[in-house]
Amino acid sequence: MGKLGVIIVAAGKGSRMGTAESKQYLQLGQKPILVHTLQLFQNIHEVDEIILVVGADDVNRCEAYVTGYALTKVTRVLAGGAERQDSVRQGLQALQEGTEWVLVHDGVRPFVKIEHVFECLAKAQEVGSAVLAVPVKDTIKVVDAADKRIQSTPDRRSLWAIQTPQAFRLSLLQEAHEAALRDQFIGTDDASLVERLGAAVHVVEGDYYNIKITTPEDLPWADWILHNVRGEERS
Ligand SMILES: Nc1ccn([C@@H]2O[C@H](COP(=O)(O)OP(=O)(O)OP(=O)(O)O)[C@@H](O)[C@H]2O)c(=O)n1
Ligand SMILES: C[C@](O)(CO)[C@H](O)COP(=O)(O)O
Repeated sequence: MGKLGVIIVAAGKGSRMGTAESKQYLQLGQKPILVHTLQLFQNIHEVDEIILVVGADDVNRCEAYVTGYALTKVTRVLAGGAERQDSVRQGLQALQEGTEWVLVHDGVRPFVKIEHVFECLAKAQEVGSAVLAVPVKDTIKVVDAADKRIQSTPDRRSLWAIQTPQAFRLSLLQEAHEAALRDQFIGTDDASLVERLGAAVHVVEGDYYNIKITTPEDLPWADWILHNVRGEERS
């Protein structure tokens, strides 16, 4: 099997969190959220390389994390772009020669279960692309943006909340990003770029602990998961 690269995207501003410090740098237990995520993939033997994509002003700080936490698999710390998609594209361009498979993961998802990472990668190696996801628990409705009138109620049985990592054959994801750039298409995840090529993307069921830390309400939940599910000592 060709090399496995991981792109960790952490170049966002965290505006929904509303903190002066971008959310990926907020302390979770003894260290920043982003460091938890980086260490998770550092400790996966099969990972050959990690590309870290951060805000331009945070490159030096994150290079210090790489040294300080001995994140030896992080080969590049790059400045991201205006959109998440731009940041991923920066990461794709940095992957080493011989990389065949790539995982794209949000830097603010520190709790993904290792087994689920492997299951997602295995599915991608079977069908080309795969993403972690969980069945939605709420009823989801399509609502008119102007008057908030409900337009439709999709069958919940077909709805999944999509997570990361998202796993792809590198050549396919590169093709998808090139097409999106050419067409000026912006998607909220990488799978949507691959889907628009007409390529198959499959979900792999993860768990509800793989939260994307986004708003202030997520912080106590993250602290609880850290200390009651992922087993790290309380700070
Ligand atoms: N231009 C961007 C935007 C987002 N991200 C990263 O993509 C992940 C998921 O994005 P999100 O949770 O939306 O983070 P932010 O964009 O920072 O949050 P907000 O939308 O509240 O500003 C995060 O790790 C974020 O840092 C990125 O690398 N580059
Ligand atoms: C990629 C993602 O985490 C899948 O749910 C999500 O689309 C990221 O969205 P965000 O607005 O960039 O957080």
